[in-house]
Order: sequence, then C-alpha cells, then structure tokens
Amino acid sequence: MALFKSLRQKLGPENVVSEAVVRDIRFPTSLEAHGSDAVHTDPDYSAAYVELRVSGLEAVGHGHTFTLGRGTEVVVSAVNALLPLVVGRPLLGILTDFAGFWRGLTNESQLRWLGPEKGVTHLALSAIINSLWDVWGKIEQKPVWKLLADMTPEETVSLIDFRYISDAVSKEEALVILREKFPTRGEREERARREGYPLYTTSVGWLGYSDDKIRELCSRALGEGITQFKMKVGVNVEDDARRAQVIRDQIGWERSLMMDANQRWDTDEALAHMTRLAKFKPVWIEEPTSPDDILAHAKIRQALRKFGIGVATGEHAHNRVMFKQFLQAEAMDFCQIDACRLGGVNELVAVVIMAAKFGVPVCPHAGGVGLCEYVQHLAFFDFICVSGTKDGRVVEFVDHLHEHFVEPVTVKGGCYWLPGRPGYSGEMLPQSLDEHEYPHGAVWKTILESKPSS
Ligand SMILES: C[C@H](O)[C@@H](O)[C@@H](O)[C@H](O)C(=O)O
Ligand SMILES: [Mg+2]
Repeated sequence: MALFKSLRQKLGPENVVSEAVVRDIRFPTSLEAHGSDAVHTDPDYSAAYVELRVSGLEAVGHGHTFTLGRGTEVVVSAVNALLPLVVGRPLLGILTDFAGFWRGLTNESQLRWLGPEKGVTHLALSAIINSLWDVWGKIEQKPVWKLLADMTPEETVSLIDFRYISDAVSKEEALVILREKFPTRGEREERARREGYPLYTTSVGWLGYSDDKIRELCSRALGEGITQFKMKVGVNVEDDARRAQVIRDQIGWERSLMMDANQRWDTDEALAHMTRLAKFKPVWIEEPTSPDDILAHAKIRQALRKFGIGVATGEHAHNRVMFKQFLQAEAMDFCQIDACRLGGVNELVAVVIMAAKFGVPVCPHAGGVGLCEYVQHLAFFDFICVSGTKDGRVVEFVDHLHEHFVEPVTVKGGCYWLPGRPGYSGEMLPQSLDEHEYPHGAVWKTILESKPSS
C-alpha cells in the first residue's frame, strides 16, 4: 500500500476538513452561442465550485461540477446539503476508506431520496469528490493522473464502490485487469510524455455558429494540427447536411468527423436522419436519443452498423449502473465518461475498468467548463493503467474558458499533453472566480444591469 503509507506519514487525526464553501460561478457563453446544441440552445457554462480547507494543511482542495446557467443555484444548494457530511471529518480517514466515504455521501438516508446516485445530488457529490482528489494530489505533490498511476492495483480497487456492478465486474476481476498492466506502466507513462493523447475538437461545430464561422474555425484548427472534428446535428436534417458539407469541404475525407444530436430524436427519427447524413461518413452519432434509453441505443447501433457509424454516449449517463447496462446490452461503441456527471474520480475509475472488461474504448466527454482539465487525467490513467492503448480512443476538446484556470490544458499538434502541477487541474484563478460569481461578480453585474427590466 505505497500511497496510503505515504499518506499516513503526512496526515494525522488533527487534519480534519475544517471548512468547505461552494460558489455559483457562471460564464456567459450563450452570448456567442459557444456550447450550443440541438437541445441546449443558450448554454452558459457554469460551475458549482467548492473550496475545501483542511486544518493544519496549507493545500486547499478546489473542485467543481459542470452545469448550465440557472441550474447552478440548484446544484449549489445540493452541495450545501452534503457538506455537513464532510466538514469535521479527518482527511486521512476519508482517503484511506474512500469507497466507504463515497457510499456514505451517496446513501445518506434522507438525501438519497433525491437520487439515488443521479441527478442534482450526484452532480453536487462530484464537486466535493473532485476537491478531495485535488487536495490529495497537492499533498502528494502529484497531478491526479500520476497519483492514480502510482497506486497499487489494491489501492485502486479500494476507491470503488462495487455495489450494483459486481455482476459485471467484481473486485477480483478489476484486480486482474489492473495487475495485467501493472508491470509495464512505466513504458506507457514514458510514451504518454512523448506522444500525448489524441483529441478531437467540438469548437468548430456548435449549432449556433454560422457557416462562415465554421469555415474559419475549421481552417484555424487544421492549422493547429487537429485531425478530428465534431459537429452538432439534430434540429433540421437539411441544415445538418449543409453544415456537414461545409466541414467536409474544409477538412477533406481523410480526417475524422463525429456528429452529436444531444438526445434530440426518437429512435426512428435517429435512423432516418443518420441514413441521410451517412454520406458524410461520421465516425459516430452521439446521444441520438434519450440518454436513459439503453435499448433504443442498442437498436440504433445495430441499424447503423451497415454505414460504419458507431454510437457514442455517456455525458448524461448518470452513474456506473447505467454504464454497466449500456455495456451489457452492447448499446455503445464509444464510452463517454464525464468527470462531473459521475460521482468523481472514484466512479470514473470503476467505469474505465468496466469498459476495458467489455472491450469498449473510453472517449471522455469534455464539452463544458473545466471538463477538459479533468478528463485528461482519466484518459492518461486509462492508457497507463487499464486499457494500455490509445487505439480507437480520442478525448474531446473544446476551446473555451481555459484562461480561467491556474493550469489550463496543454494541447498541441492534435494532442493533449500531460499536466504537471500537483492536483486535479480544476483550480480557477481568484480573479476569474470573483468576476464570474453569480449574480454579484463584475461580469454579471454588467450583463444584468444592461438588461431591460420587465
Ligand atoms: C451544452 C453542452 O455544450 C453540450 O452541447 C456538450 O457538452 C456536448 O454534448 C459535447 O459533447 O461536448
Ligand atoms: Mg455531446
């Protein structure tokens, strides 16, 4: 137990979580249609942002969950409801029995009625769990991917609550998967440093962008060495076809194009629309229908196989149980974990291991604020410790709001590059937090004051 031993040397019973505050941070991305899709037409990328202090420690844990605009205040309330379960607890006890702690939060006997393990309370949980991972990384002076890469297989499985997934992957099976790659982790860590991790960009194809803007952004992305692109579809199939043509004209046919319908269609509509759009050779259609409808995804997947179009989903799959069923029902070709939809690193690790068992590539979702900063850690963990490969895998990148982070992602030549600072990379700059706090931060004051009163 290498890492736990080191923690025991650094932390004692006096190091308790002494304070945790949550803030409502919103960015007015809807003003320029950044992030817009077939159902989220005016997204303001937002965060319920937690700062967690531990007595006797200088390091502060920063963690957030991603949400949109008006939803943020609901998530902030849910974080406030959960925080009494965290404040006052010794950090060592939390981290060395992380699965037990996690279950305690997800199964608090009154709050669990709101979920369990889904929706607002689960989003809120992830902000707290993310802040704990951040402080853990800072204590060990390691970025989270490295913290994970330095764990023994036994330490890794101790993070996971196996309840409800042990029929798909047991603790013993998870250990076998992790042990298999354990001796060769060093080689892949070296390769990760040398080669990075491939990305695709969604920033060229938000639904509210004009054709001219799409053209300009494609040519800029090509100049930056990006070779994989995603566009939004779903409102009007003829518009989608026109925009797909615009993108193909720019990127050619050798580079990859993905499509994302953001849950807009019924099953038959999905089939009709994708039959029409198949000629643009998309690698996948993402969220073609309700994110809860596993069997519909399976049906769509079967039907689109003849076109060579895969089905991707996961950004709205609310817990490991949903992923289990998508995998068991052969309903997804690409597993899109989301660092904030799931209950933080602990549940993400479970899904990454489960996907490896089912042989489905993990291609993390990152369309939001700070999601790129988070998911890079999980993708590198998957490569170094779990699947051992980057083949057929790609991490989403959106080129928005990175300037607000203490350690923004490094992307170059169509790849993410390993983050180096201790922690989970989600810490935002103090000035950005102050300016974007809703409703009194300077940015919101200006926007709200300029709105005509009704
Ligand atoms: C509202 C958001 O921008 C979504 O459109 C976004 O997360 C998207 O589904 C994606 O895959 O990036
Ligand atoms: Mg999506």
